[in-house]
Amino acid sequence: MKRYYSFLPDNVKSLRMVANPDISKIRNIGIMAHIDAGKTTTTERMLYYSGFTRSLGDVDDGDTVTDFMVQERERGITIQSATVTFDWKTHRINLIDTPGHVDFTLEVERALRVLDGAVAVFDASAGVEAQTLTVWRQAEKHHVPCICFLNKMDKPSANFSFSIESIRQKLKANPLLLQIPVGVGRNFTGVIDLVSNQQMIWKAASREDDGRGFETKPLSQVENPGLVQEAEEARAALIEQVADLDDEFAELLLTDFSDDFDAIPSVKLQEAVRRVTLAQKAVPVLCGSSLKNKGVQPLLDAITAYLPAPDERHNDLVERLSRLLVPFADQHVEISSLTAGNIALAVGLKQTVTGDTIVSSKASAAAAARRANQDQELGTKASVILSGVEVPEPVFFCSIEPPTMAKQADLEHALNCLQREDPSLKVRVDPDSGQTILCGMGELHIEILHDRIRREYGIETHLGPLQVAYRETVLNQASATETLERTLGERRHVVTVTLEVSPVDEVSSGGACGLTFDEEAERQMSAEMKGAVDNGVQSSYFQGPLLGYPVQGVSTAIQSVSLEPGTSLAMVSACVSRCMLKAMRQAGGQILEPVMSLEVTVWEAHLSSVLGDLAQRRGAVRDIQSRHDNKLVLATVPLAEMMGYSTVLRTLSSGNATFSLQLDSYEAMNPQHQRSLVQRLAGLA
Ligand SMILES: Nc1nc2c(ncn2[C@@H]2O[C@H](COP(=O)(O)OP(=O)(O)OP(=O)(O)O)[C@@H](O)[C@H]2O)c(=O)[nH]1
Repeated sequence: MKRYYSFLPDNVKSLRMVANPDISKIRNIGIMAHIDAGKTTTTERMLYYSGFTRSLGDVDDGDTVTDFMVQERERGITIQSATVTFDWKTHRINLIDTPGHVDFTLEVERALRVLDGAVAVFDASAGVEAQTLTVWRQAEKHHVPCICFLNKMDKPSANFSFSIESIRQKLKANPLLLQIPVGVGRNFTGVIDLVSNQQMIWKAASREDDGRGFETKPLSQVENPGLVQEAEEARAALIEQVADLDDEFAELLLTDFSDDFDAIPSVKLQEAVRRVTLAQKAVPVLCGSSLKNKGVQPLLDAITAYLPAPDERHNDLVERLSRLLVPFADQHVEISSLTAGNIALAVGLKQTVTGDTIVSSKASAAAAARRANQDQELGTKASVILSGVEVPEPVFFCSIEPPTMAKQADLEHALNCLQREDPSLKVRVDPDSGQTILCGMGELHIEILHDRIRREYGIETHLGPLQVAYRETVLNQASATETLERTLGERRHVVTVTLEVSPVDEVSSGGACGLTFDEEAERQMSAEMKGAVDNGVQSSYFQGPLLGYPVQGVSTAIQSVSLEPGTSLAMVSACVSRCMLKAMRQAGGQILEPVMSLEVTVWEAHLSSVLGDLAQRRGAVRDIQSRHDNKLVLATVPLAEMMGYSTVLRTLSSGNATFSLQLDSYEAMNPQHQRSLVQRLAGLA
């Protein structure tokens, strides 16, 4: 058992420790509730535990921070929304205290528009009351994800299950119980957190105890067997409920943790709860007693864990241009406006990436699109969207690591900025290793990026070995059948899938993969079911069976999908993926490698050594042309053989050759090369 203090030293009270927190760490949160539910008291406790205030403000004494208007202090009610900013652990919370009285709903509506998330505070002895319903509907209208806090658990009339039921019945919301209370009324001492499987107890030593310190211990060490059983059942119900709402979580449970759902790591459960909260499929419910200083710190943790950051909510691309400049000779001249046909530089764009078209408003874009359509009908060609730059597929990739984990966020920021400038750079996270992967056009491209990260962002990164982005396909036709059977809670999931994979003609398909449903299957399946099947197929196209590279040139025909009622869609997707893997393995995997078209300009005297070298690189020379005193060699050569080519060519030609390289096609590797590649990547050679 450890005694845990979630409090910072006194001297940090007014210190904004982080001047400019990263947007992912910001929570713009409203607190909404019925009059007297305890909004102000809860806010005051949050400010106190975060270090913002040094003494506990008490609404009954009229000295709270947020109720600042005189009338509010006198009447003990909240009228104008007050905003306070404080830090909780690594997050910045901007808290907007909204009024609870029906007369002030306009104020609430105004506040809700700028909120990214909300905490609804309820009096646990009263459940959902009329006014909360109005505010709740307003929050729904503005798509604000919420957390519920059942306050006043210390009141003898507090009723946890009644309050939960009223959330379900009156708000028509789907409550997710993340905690169960330990004791009620006078005996309410703390909560069991079902996500982390820990008990938190506030042992008030005296009336003055401010609740900063509390004891945490794992559920396995809790001595009350009845409570332990209740918590275990509640956790199992939570896991099941989340699995029903989140396909990713369900898939994880059914595939990796099917023997013991309880073994699912807390972090996975927490991530899934976050996803369903953000998608507004459910609302996390916590409980406590603000007045008695119990349960407020876990509420703060929940705000940071489950409510969205500002950039997770507003998806419209609205950009502010700070300056417009005309490049004039070697100077930049600032201008206030620009007419059609001119070219200027814009300063201050934050989200726009190379290739985007910016419009003045959605309405003007829609109007322009309508006009363009009319023009097209009249036979004139017009388009509102300027064609973006054509981005070639990256052919190389390598892992990139910051010097320390503390620099990871800085590296992510640098990569985000670089990607906006350079659409040919792609950054992804390897799902297996969690490593950040840079995908680029060539060795030099990646080297330059590495150098820019060091010079412009001051981060010394480590690059893994440069690897070629291979693809996979199948050689033959094959069909397979797969059955998945799992029991999750009371529900039995059983699904059987039969499908067939076949290679498609590379030229006619352009390398794309296809999915069709046999007539019978097509007729029997709902749109949702087809979506789930499609998910399963696409995920196996994403990672091929041989080495996990993307699959191309494969078509899949779904022959039948049969399932027992109640089987989740995630289960269908998981079964289809397994069946795909089986079928593709039977069909025989083929690695496709990027083959580049190469042009080398070289002095005639060095031609033979260049050609000799190309032959060793599995190159195929297509033509040799004369250009004045030079020879131009046109060839195709597998990318894998081109590592370090610039250095070699310089040596071979005494610096008198230049070359250019671009992706020509993906071609099947011969069996011998494929075997050695598979062995090398599997670490066997
Ligand atoms: N027993 C108990 N009383 C509480 C608790 N939290 C708040 N109260 C009391 O409930 C009353 C209302 O609390 P406030 O915090 O002012 O409630 P509010 O929701 O901000 O109300 P308005 O400002 O009027 O909208 C006060 O008398 C508080 O002392 C609690 O956890 N337990």
